[in-house]
Amino acid sequence: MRRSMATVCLSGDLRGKLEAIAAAGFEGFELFENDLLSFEGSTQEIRQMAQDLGLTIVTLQPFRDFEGLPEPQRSRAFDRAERKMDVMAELGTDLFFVCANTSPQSTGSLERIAEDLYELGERARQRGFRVGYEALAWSKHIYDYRDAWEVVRRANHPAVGLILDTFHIFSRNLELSAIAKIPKEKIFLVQIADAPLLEMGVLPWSRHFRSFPGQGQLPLDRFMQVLRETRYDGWLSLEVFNDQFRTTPPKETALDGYRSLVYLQENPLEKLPVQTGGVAFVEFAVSEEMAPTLAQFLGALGFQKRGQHRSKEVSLWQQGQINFILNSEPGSFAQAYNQVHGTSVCAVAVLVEGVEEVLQRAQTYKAPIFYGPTGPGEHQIPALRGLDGSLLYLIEAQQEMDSFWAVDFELAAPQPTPTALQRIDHLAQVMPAAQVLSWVLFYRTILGLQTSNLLEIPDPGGLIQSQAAESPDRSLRLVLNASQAGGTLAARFLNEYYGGGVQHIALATSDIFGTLERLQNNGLQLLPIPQNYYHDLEARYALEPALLERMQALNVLYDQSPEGEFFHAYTQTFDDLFFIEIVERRGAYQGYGAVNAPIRIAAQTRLYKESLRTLSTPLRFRPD
Ligand SMILES: O=C(O)c1ccc(O)c(O)c1
Ligand SMILES: [Mg+2]
Repeated sequence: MRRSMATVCLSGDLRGKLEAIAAAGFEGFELFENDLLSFEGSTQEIRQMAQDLGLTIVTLQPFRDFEGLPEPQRSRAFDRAERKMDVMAELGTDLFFVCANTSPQSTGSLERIAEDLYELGERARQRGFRVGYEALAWSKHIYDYRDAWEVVRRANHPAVGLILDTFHIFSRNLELSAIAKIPKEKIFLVQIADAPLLEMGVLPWSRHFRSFPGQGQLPLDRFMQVLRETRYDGWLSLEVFNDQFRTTPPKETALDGYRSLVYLQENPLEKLPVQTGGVAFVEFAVSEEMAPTLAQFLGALGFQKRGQHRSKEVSLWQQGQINFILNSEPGSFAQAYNQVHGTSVCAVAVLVEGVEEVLQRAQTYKAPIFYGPTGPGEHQIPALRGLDGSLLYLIEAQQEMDSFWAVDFELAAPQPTPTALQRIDHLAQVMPAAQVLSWVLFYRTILGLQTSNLLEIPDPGGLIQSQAAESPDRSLRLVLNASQAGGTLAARFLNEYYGGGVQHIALATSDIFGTLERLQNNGLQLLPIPQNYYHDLEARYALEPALLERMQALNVLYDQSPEGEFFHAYTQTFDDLFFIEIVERRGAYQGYGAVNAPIRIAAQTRLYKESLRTLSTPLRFRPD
């Protein structure tokens, strides 16, 4: 099947769209009527542009409100069609795209509609064209592809065929099995769109929220399976109306579209999730001046310096299975990152089974791969470059970590202090709202992560959208946060950080109270939680008074699910850039305490405003 994209998917002007479509690797495009009408040049120029870019004009679309009309509208519709075919001839495209009538004046008589399509087909045939007929989910009568197929079947004309569009099929929850019985030469075009499951009218859902395959929740694999049964081998064309895509550069969106089609066409068996073993390490980009303060912060959190890099200004900090790297090496990627973002996470390393295969997947998906400079004998760790410019290192999962570190680091013997924090529970990433779908595709296609439903979290300055991306065994958990409002904590992070990145790291313990007591004695400052929160908890859950008291004393937040309980607390923000969460999961609780996010965000906002009022340094970590 050849890959195509409708120009409506992209932002910008027609030339920019076509260049982006060609650069991403598509062979054809659907020319959307608006892009033709708003183009300054002639149809001949469009034809030339397509030819120069090596693109086929799959169709000019859509032709609306054509079939089943009474006279005199019927004759006028045929006149309009003739003029449209003149334009098609100039463009050099041969598929006349009719979407089913939405006009209240149209009849639902299949016989009448079939007659109109027959006549149009005959006129098209005389010019060497074909007519494709698409059911729209909101058409007056023909909103089910099976009815559209019935009409095409009755028209019984070689130049009249069917157009299938996955959005219209799934948004109406239609049975797919009838597709398998349609002769492949009667399917003239297949349009592909995914979408999140939303409860709203099909028209606004389609016009604003469609997405590329892998970014939504429609069972497109099932569609592809029945489509394969027909042996259809024509165009597979992305047709996505999405508000976010209208704000992102067309080249990036087109590339995402290309990736999503490759993903869709991949054999489902090859889509088997990558086996991950969680986060191997998190690397901080820190300036030489800030490195001692960050080291103190980590010390207060119970981390020990385990190693010093043999050739670089890089140190290794450990606790339990958690590894943090502090990188202040001059001239390094980390330093460049630090200069833009301040003290920040510049890289995350994940353990995967089969690094080579993941790199191959990355290549298939045209994801940039990065190899940093290394000294003699040091590890060469391949990395993927994330959309925010940070790195995602890939490390083979079956790895003895101490010998792994010993290659690059001078290791000290671990000191026998009680371990407070055991492993990385999850990382929370903030990103511009327009980038969320891109990240979802990145994690789904390359790492095989699964994404959860979108949650909306109230922030004092607006709404934050939050979504989890997890490996099937949950060894790797990420939380993706975005804000469209300018005044939210997430938006402020984007501003101060100059872009997206890891905003917090959640570390797991099996004894949150003992741990927090110990860390507070180390000088760690926790995010203060208001008393009202605990009054409300008391009313909601029948918690032991002693437990509530302890939670309040240590600023611990709480959530409960049928599977278990979640206790969590936050450090104050480091340099106003990121913070650490300390979590204890009891039972099989799988969430992230999202109900408490508004409390946390309000507390952080309060502290931030206080620091502005008192003009105190924004540095929130001050060990005594
Ligand atoms: O939203 C629309 O009008 C529209 C137009 C053409 C299509 O192919 C389609 O699926 C929807
Ligand atoms: Mg369509």
